[in-house]
Amino acid sequence: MIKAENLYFSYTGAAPYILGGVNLELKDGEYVSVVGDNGSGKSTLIRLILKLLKPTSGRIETTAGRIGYVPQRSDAAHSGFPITVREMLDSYRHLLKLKNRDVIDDSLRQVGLSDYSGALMGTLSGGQSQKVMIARALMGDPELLVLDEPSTGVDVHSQKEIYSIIKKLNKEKGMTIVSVEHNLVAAISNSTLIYHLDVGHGHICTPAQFAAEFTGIGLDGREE
Ligand SMILES: Nc1ncnc2c1ncn2[C@@H]1O[C@H](COP(=O)(O)OP(=O)(O)OP(=O)(O)O)[C@@H](O)[C@H]1O
Repeated sequence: MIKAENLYFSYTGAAPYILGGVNLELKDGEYVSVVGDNGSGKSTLIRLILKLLKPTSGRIETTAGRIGYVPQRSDAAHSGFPITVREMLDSYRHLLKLKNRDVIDDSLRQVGLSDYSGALMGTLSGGQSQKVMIARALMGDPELLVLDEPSTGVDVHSQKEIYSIIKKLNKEKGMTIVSVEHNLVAAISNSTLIYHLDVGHGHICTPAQFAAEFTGIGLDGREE
């Protein structure tokens, strides 16, 4: 469960607040897309969930003990640095203090990249490198997987594969997913719930409710 109570946050510690009184309760097992305009505080909210930031006031808590994080994709990350997929994942395995080397092959299998462990990170396509970042996040066997714009910089075919991987983790493993989304079609078609951030507050809605809100066409098909 993720629970926020009267959560306020600003990077300066004073008004104006980016998040101004967020109340939120998310049950385990949901796939929640966090949507909102540029600068509305989506990435800030997930950094608070990950405890990379502290609330200015109020509370945010998660009951998940193991959390995986897939940050926003950056082309610069591995371009000039000759490291293979396996070496990159192995260094992360050391960081997590995981003794079992099988976690590397297991996680690559889950994202469909078993044949790429010897490939140099810099030679991968946007979609492949995003899948490797998902594999990396899976190595710690997370109960909660947090992703920041998983389809940005990824071609349409790989986007479909990435959403299918995320949905499978959610449905088959019961993994809770919180994903910042710019891709509203992906949010509507893949997630079980949508958290819509708007001027410091947000509200939870179903994908159907969000689609109706977003298009101005009601669930009964009538324009509102
Ligand atoms: N480290 C930081 N220090 C100061 N201000 C920041 C920092 N990170 C973000 N901000 C500001 O906080 C506000 C919210 O940023 P945030 O990245 O959370 O929004 P977002 O909804 O994820 O935006 P986008 O859709 O553009 O990625 C923006 O005005 C941004 O400039």
